[in-house]
Order: sequence, then C-alpha cells, then structure tokens
Amino acid sequence: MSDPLPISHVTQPLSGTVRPPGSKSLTNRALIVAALADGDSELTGVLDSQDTQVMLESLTRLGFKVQHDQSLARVSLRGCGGTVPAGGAELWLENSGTSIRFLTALCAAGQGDFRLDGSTRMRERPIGDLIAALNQLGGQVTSVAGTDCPPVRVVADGLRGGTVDVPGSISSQFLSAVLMAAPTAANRVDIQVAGTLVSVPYVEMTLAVMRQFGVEVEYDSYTRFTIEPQCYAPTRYAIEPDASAASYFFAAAAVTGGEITVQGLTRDALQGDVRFVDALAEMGCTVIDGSDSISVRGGALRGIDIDMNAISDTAQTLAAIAPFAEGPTRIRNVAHMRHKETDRISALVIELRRLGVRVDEFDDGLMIHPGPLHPATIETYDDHRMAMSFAITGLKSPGIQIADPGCTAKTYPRFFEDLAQLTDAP
Ligand SMILES: O=C(O)C1=C[C@@H](OP(=O)(O)O)[C@@H](O)[C@H](O)C1
Ligand SMILES: C=C(OP(=O)(O)O)C(=O)O
Repeated sequence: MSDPLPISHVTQPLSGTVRPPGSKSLTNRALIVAALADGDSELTGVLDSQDTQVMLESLTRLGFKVQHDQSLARVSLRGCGGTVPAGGAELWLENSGTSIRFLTALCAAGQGDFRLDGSTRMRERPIGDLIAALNQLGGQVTSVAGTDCPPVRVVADGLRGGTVDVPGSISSQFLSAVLMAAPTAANRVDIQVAGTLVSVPYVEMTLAVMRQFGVEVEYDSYTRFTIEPQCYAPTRYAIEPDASAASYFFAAAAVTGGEITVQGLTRDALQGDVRFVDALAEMGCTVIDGSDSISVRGGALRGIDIDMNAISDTAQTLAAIAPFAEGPTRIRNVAHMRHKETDRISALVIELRRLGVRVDEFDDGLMIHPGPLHPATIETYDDHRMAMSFAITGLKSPGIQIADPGCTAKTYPRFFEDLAQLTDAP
C-alpha cells in the first residue's frame, strides 16, 4: 500500500490542457482481436497500466509474439488466424475484469488446458454467465471453486458455434467477450441477450473494434447478434485517449470554475464515457467541442437527477463533485457498479459520509445532498476510480488525503503527476 497523499486545495479556477493515456477498454479489445487476426497488427496510443500489462503478459504466455515499445506507446502483435499457439497456460489477471473475461473467451477458441485467476477481489467478481455462454457454444469451461467467479478452467477444443443466451444485467463484458471470440467458431453464432443489457456503449465499442479489424456483425437493437465464421484482418490501429480518465479533468474544471481542455477526444469518440460532459452541461458547465478536443468550462453547479447506466465508470466522478452543487444529485440505474473493483455504491456512500456529506443509498444508486465538507482521509478500497474521483473533491475542499494513491496504477499510473501539472502551473 502506498502512503496517503494530501491533495492541495486550489483557490483559483484550474485551467489547462491534458491528454490522458490510451483507453483501457480499446487497448484490451484491440489486443484480443489483433491476436485473433491473421498476421501482424500494430497498435498505437496503447495504455501502459496494470490492466493492459496483465493482458499483454497473458498473450505472451499464450504464445503470441508481442513487442511492446513503452516509450512510443506502441504494440506489434502477430495474430494466429483465430487459434491460440500455446496448448495450455496459467494466466494471472489481478483485478482486470476486461482481461479475465475477454481472455476466457479467447482461450475457449484455442486447444488445450488453461487456468485464469486473479486477486482476492477478482475471485468475488461474477463470471458464471460467461462460462455458461461459452459452454453453450461447445466450450468446457468451469469455475474451479464452484463459485461462478474466478479461478476459471478452460479445457478448449475450439468453439463449435450455434445459439447462445448471454445475460446482460451484471456486466456487458460477457457479451463483448462472446462477440469477439465468435468469428473463430466452426459454425455461425447466434447470440440472444437475456434480460436488460447494462453499459451498452461498451458493446457498441466492441462492434466498432471488430469492424475496424474487418469483421461485420449483424445485429438488432442490442438483443440479437449473428456472426458468421470469419477471420479478423491485421490492422494498424490508433487508440483514443481514455474518456473515463478524462472525466476527472472535466470535473476539476467544473468544481474550480476553470476551463480544462482534453486533447484527442471528441463527442464522436468510440467511448461512451465522453458523454460525461453532457452531465456536466446539465449541471451548468459549458462544453466546447474542438476538432480534436473537448473543453469544459465550470460555472455555478446545480444538482441533477441522472441515469448513469451507460457511463457508470464516471458515476464516482460525478458523486465526488455533487456536494458542491446547489440542490441534491440523484444517480440512478447503476446497480452493476456493485460488481466492480469494489462495491462502488457502498464505497461512495461511506466515503462521502466520512466527509460529512448527507447521502441516501439505494439499491440502484445514491442521492448526494450539498453541504459543507470536513477534512478526512478517503479510503480507496483498491479502486483506482475512488482515488481519482476524491482527488477532485480535494481540489475544492481543504484537508482531503487519498489513502493508497498507488491504486491508480490499474488504469492511470501517472494520474497524480498529470493532475499536479495542472495544479502546479504558474
Ligand atoms: O467492456 C469494457 O471495456 C468495460 C465495461 C464496463 O463494465 P460492465 O460492462 O461490467 O459495466 C466498464 O465498467 C469497464 O470499466 C470496462
Ligand atoms: C470496472 C472497471 O474495470 P474492469 O471491469 O475492467 O476491471 C473500471 O476500470 O472502472
């Protein structure tokens, strides 16, 4: 655990320009489909963080030829045409949901005996629906401890194809994982989504990345998908900066009344989380669209009532600035946040109350009431987004420290350096 980090309270509007590192979600998708492609792909703008390192290490263990130039944020990867070179491997995925879910599906497309495991929290995160889906397609996948959580064993002999039900209400990552592996199946795959699908923009992102690597999916309003057997084409692929990471800088402009520009993102980005700026606009901020940037200018903030199902990775960011708005903020329809790095609804409620904020907890979200905050050390629960979100609270309210700031390594190892560049600028 790293030592607590005091956040410097800023008394001036914070202004400046920042370019966050590459998108975690795009990096981990591009790595999977490049590995399944037939030949050499080159990815640029690659995120270098724990979640992508465990993915890269796993692909190497699976026998793929991977070259990572960290200084240029570039990865060259030789795909094996829908097969997995190693006949077995043990993979360690820490607490990276995308990595363990996407790699479970990729291993099922191979031949051999694979085991995937991760941190204590990872062993509490559900994967049973994905296991059941892969088994319907001809896989032999099990939850080793019978918990419907990792560790997972995959005894693989390629995917047969056929019809499969994929539940959508716990995590969209199950559907994304099945979609990406589906073109390798011997026969057509027909997917039917069971129940409501959460985090829909991530499925749109999956389809977009598959398309950019030459695979088309037929689909009908995110309930039915049809994928014919086909091979991904190797591609040179540029990854957008991470839109969830950008939310912290937009929120910093919002609470300090400054203007912050995030480069490399527009509202046409493949990542749904760029829509966080719409929430800030509703709260009273001004959003300025550039040709390759988005800027947010802060103003007097008002509380809002918002469904964040589609952009739940930014719900903590919003909750962390909501105490400074006029009127309460209700965040709805984010029950799936309870299955992430920690139970994020519960963590938000505990930590906001620690600061003296009045908060109501609901099964599907929370309501934050404005009011004065007092100094406190915020617990982060090994959740990078708790650390980054409450750092923004600390810009506005004096005496906030972030416990274990090193946990941002999951997706943004240099977050506090990048924030300091803005706060320390003359
Ligand atoms: O597919 C993805 O890249 C992701 C999907 C989301 O998860 P859920 O679908 O579990 O909500 C999101 O929270 C996660 O950070 C990344
Ligand atoms: C939920 C997250 O990650 P994952 O599910 O990929 O572990 C996240 O990055 O906020």
